[in-house]
This record gives sequence, C-alpha cells and structure tokens, in this order.
Amino acid sequence: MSTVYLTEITKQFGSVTAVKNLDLTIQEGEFFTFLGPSGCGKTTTLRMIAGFYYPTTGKVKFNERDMTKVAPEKRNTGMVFQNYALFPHMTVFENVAFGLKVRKLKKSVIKEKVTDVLKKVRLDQFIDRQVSQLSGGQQQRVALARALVIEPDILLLDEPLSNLDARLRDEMRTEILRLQREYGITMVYVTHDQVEALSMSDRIAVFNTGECQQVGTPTEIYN
Ligand SMILES: Nc1ncnc2c1ncn2[C@@H]1O[C@H](COP(=O)(O)OP(=O)(O)OP(=O)(O)O)[C@@H](O)[C@H]1O
Repeated sequence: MSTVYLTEITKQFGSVTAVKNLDLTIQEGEFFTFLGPSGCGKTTTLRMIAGFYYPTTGKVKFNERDMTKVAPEKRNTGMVFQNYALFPHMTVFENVAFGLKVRKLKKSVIKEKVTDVLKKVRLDQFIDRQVSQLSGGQQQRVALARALVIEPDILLLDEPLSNLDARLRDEMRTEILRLQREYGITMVYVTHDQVEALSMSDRIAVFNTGECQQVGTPTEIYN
C-alpha cells in the first residue's frame, strides 16, 4: 500500500495546459475519486500516477519515494481502462496470467494466484473461456482480476463502468468497493458521474479545466 503525493503538478501538451498546479495527497488504503467534466485533466493526472505521462513540472511521490520520472512497470500500480484492454483471442486464464508470466513466476504459483483472484471476482467458472465470449460486465471483472493479481500498491481505474448498462454498473460498483475493502488497496477512480463518485468514495477531488477546485468527503462535496 502507498500514500500518493502530487506536488505542484503541471502538465502541458504543446500549448494546452491539461493540468495546472495540482497539489493532492491520496492516503494509503483510500478510495479516492477524480470527478469532473470531459477534458478537465482527470485522465492526464491518473496517467501521471501510473507513469504513462511525466509531469512538465512538479513531483509525484509514493510514500517517501520520488516516482516523478520512474517507468510505469517499476511503480507497482495496476490500471483498469474503460474499454477493458484485454486480449480478445486469449482465455480468461491467459489474460489474468499475463502480468505474472512477464514477471517470470513459476507455473504452479501463477496457477494458484490466477485461480485465487478469479474466485475473488467470481469468475472461476469461466477460467477457460475466450474473453471475446464474455459479457461486458464479465470482461470488466477479468480486467479487474488482471490488475489485482500482481498485487499492486495502488489500483488506478479510468471510467471503468461507463461501457456497462445501468444495472451492471450498480452491481460492479458494489463489487469494486468489496474488493477494495478486502485487499485494503489504495484506489484512484476517474469518473464524470456524480452519483458514482458520491456513493463510492472516501474522498473526492473535483476537477475543472485542469485545476482541482475542491477536495472533500462525499458529504462535504454534496453540501
Ligand atoms: N496526449 C495528449 N496530447 C495533447 N493533448 C492532450 C493529450 N491528452 C490530453 N490532452 C488534452 O488535455 C486536456 C485534459 O485531458 P484529459 O484526458 O486529462 O481530460 P479528462 O478529464 O480525463 O476527460 P475525459 O473524461 O473526456 O477523458 C484536454 O484538453 C485534452 O484535449
């Protein structure tokens, strides 16, 4: 687990300032949400925590470690995307095992870890199914399992439920919260959906045009 410190972060893309002078601390074990309209800098900020982008100026720290320019694979973060980003021609097992194979773990260990995490997301009966033969909700569970299996310190989720219908979205909200409590993991969640943010988060940062306007608990933000 890690506390994330973002200090005076600015990110420019040419003449566009995507994020401006951002200061945020995300506590260890917290469910923290970035809320705001399209184009306000939520995804860019998430990607700077993941290491897919480096800030133009400012600092990213996990606990005491300066991570500002550390490569993504050296951060021990997991990421879940809106479009799942799974390998459609592979089975559920192969998708979830992928990150463990890259880390060169023993076959027996991989089998055990994958079976265990698939039970946690309630997909164990689909272990040998091709991903392309699963529903959207099931695919998003595979994406969650794939991110969780490497035991990340921080799990980053970028609008993970926006491709699902309302009923599934509801179900998956509960599911993600359950996993967060079970793993005690720090989660950073990006959404433009106020209900989602208010119902799931320990704290919320409200973004607008590249700036963080307010940070608070759901009750504080609602008021
Ligand atoms: N790789 C890039 N190159 C140039 N401009 C970019 C890039 N990524 C983002 N931007 C710009 O930075 C701003 C913030 O984008 P960002 O994707 O962070 O917003 P967002 O709040 O996540 O929006 P959405 O909810 O639509 O994903 C936007 O104006 C966007 O056009």
